[in-house]
Amino acid sequence: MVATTVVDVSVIQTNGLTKRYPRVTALDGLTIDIQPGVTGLVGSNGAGKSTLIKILLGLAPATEGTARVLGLESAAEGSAIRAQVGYMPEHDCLPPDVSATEFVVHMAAMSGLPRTAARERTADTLRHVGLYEERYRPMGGYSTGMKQRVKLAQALVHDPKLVLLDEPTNGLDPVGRDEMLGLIRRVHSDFGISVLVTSHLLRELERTSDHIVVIDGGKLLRSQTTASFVEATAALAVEVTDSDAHPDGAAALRSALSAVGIEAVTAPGRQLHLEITDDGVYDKVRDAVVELGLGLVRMERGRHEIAEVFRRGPEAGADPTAEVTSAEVNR
Ligand SMILES: Nc1ncnc2c1ncn2[C@@H]1O[C@H](COP(=O)(O)OP(=O)(O)OP(=O)(O)O)[C@@H](O)[C@H]1O
Repeated sequence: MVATTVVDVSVIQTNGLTKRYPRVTALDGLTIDIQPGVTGLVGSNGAGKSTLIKILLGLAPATEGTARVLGLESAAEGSAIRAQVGYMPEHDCLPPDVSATEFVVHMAAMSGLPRTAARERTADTLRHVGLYEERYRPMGGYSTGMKQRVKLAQALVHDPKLVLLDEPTNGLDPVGRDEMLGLIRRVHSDFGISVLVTSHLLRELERTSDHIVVIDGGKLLRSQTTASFVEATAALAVEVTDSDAHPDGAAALRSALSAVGIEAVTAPGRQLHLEITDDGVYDKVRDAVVELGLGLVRMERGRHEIAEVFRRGPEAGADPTAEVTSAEVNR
């Protein structure tokens, strides 16, 4: 008889993970399973993202539940996890008086690399993140973008299998954000390193990640591939003219749609927003507009606001894998 071995490819697994501080529950029974690739962890400020990362790294104990990283138990095997995982903290933590090179060499040596290897890896990694001549200058004079690159470099220098990046685009301007998101994508595509990247900005994680995990108040709201997430949060924006018969065209259309089972919400700019449940929605809107004798100014597919994704979480009785049901569109 041939024995079959089931290979567990999860890079991160948590089960009922809970973290209670005296005044707040930062994580509340969180169960997630993250596969190799780039995963975006999205949540508003205080959602529990940083707390999760600290528990995964074995830097903070959970109150209840378990966490495994690369198959290792976070509570008991923190140092073995940190040897294989890179961590980019959210806040500025760089000593101002030393150069990027000195700092990253030091971090590489702390990870156990011999001095020569540490120097070589530092030069390669700083080049990869786009720091050149500046790498010999004290970091106190660096821009936010340069500091974020150094933080990314020190997370990569010991050639980890996984990196945990806590709000890497914080404080960056749009160009800086784009560059950082490109770098993050390449961490996986060029080196095969899995990435867990947090942000409170859903849009940027959608562009970078294969998979999206949404948490709020320490609870899981959604865990989906980015493609299905984008699909599930699609909405339609409709703008119509008024007429003599219908001085408030949007209100008339809203009632007409309600009569055929489509609930729309009024949005700024005399628009209606509604959920795209299936392709038939477009026809129903067009028919209602024609019947009312209104002019159709625009009918445009858009996105739900992240706030709407959050509102449709467990407190709304929704399953984390269920469709978002209300309509609110990012303009
Ligand atoms: N050491 C601590 N002691 C007490 N409360 C804490 C501690 N660390 C975090 N919290 C609280 O736990 C909750 C989750 O915080 P956490 O930093 O994990 O959120 P976050 O999603 O990373 O948000 P942010 O991006 O604002 O840091 C917050 O209400 C925070 O105030």
